[in-house]
Amino acid sequence: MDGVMMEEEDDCPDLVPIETQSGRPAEQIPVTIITGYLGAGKTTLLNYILTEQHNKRIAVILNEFGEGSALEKSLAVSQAGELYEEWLELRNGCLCCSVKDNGLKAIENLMEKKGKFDYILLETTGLADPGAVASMFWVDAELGSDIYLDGIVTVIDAKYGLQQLTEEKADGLVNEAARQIAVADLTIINKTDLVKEEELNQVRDTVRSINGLVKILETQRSRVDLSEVLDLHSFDSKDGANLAEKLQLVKSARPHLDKDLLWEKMFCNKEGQPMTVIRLKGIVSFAGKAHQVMLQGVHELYELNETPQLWEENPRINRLVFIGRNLDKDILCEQFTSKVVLDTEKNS
Ligand SMILES: Nc1nc2c(ncn2[C@@H]2O[C@H](COP(=O)(O)OP(=O)(O)OP(=O)(O)O)[C@@H](O)[C@H]2O)c(=O)[nH]1
Ligand SMILES: [Zn+2]
Repeated sequence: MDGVMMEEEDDCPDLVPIETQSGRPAEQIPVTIITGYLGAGKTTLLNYILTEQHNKRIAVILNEFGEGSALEKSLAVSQAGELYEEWLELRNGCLCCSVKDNGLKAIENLMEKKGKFDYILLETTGLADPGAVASMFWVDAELGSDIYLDGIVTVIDAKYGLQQLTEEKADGLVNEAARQIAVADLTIINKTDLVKEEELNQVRDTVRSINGLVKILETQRSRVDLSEVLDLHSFDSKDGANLAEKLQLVKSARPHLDKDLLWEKMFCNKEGQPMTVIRLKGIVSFAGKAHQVMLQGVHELYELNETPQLWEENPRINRLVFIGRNLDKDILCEQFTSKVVLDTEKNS
């Protein structure tokens, strides 16, 4: 699924170059994407930022599916005094295209109407894939833009976050909550007032296991030190090249079959339907290990256990049995083999 999406994004037409005299924008405006699952505290964070002393002219963009929560949203944000909002509506169809087109246009429109801003905050919907939203700032260098992506901030609910992160989605759907953590530069674990230390530790550990690089803050009412959220320069080169690298990194930081297959359900059969593994068993060989290793999987969970059985003279053949929906043996075989080679190279 990931791969397919990325390709489609490259094909998106109609990006409008922003006119500049020098060909290079004089001053670029940072955009911070604020994402996080439904009700995590994104709007609370927005309001907090807007009401804190920041000496910036901040524009707020809300990325909405146009499902009628508009009133609620504008009420939620309008306490913040001077406010510029522009709606980013995503209609059905190609999500990435509409984000890319509407997104940049929305920002251009906004600046035409209201003049320049110093900073833009973009709140995505709770179900958004921030990678797709972020990619709208991933414009070709020569296209130029006076906007650059400063960072992706993911707010997670300390009480419900764990459940959201581990929730199994209906056939073929990606767990959005986990994806939001995977692409984050900063994760804010919010609503710490609602949990005990132990629960909080679990959430923190889970976040860390999904994204080993992300900075983690813990808050109540999304109260953060603004210097920890704004001007992160997460993609330092302003031409977007580093964003491209990062999005790649997010993909390759989980090169394991386990997540792509069991968790992200990224693999599709020849008809394009996502594969779902319900049960998985097998005997696998690990380079340098004398013993056979048994693989056991149930839905998204799996374990690898060394058996007492030695390979000895037996040919080291990996045998895997998959039970599930839309499984395609050839594609699984190919994926498995490619990952195995990769890992062997890495280990040697
Ligand atoms: N107990 C508690 N409640 C909080 C905290 N932060 C936010 N809330 C409440 O959580 C609810 C949702 O907060 P929002 O900021 O609207 O969440 P959101 O992520 O913008 O929600 P959506 O845009 O609908 O996805 C509100 O009722 C907030 O008042 C906190 O730290 N503790
Ligand atoms: Zn909100």
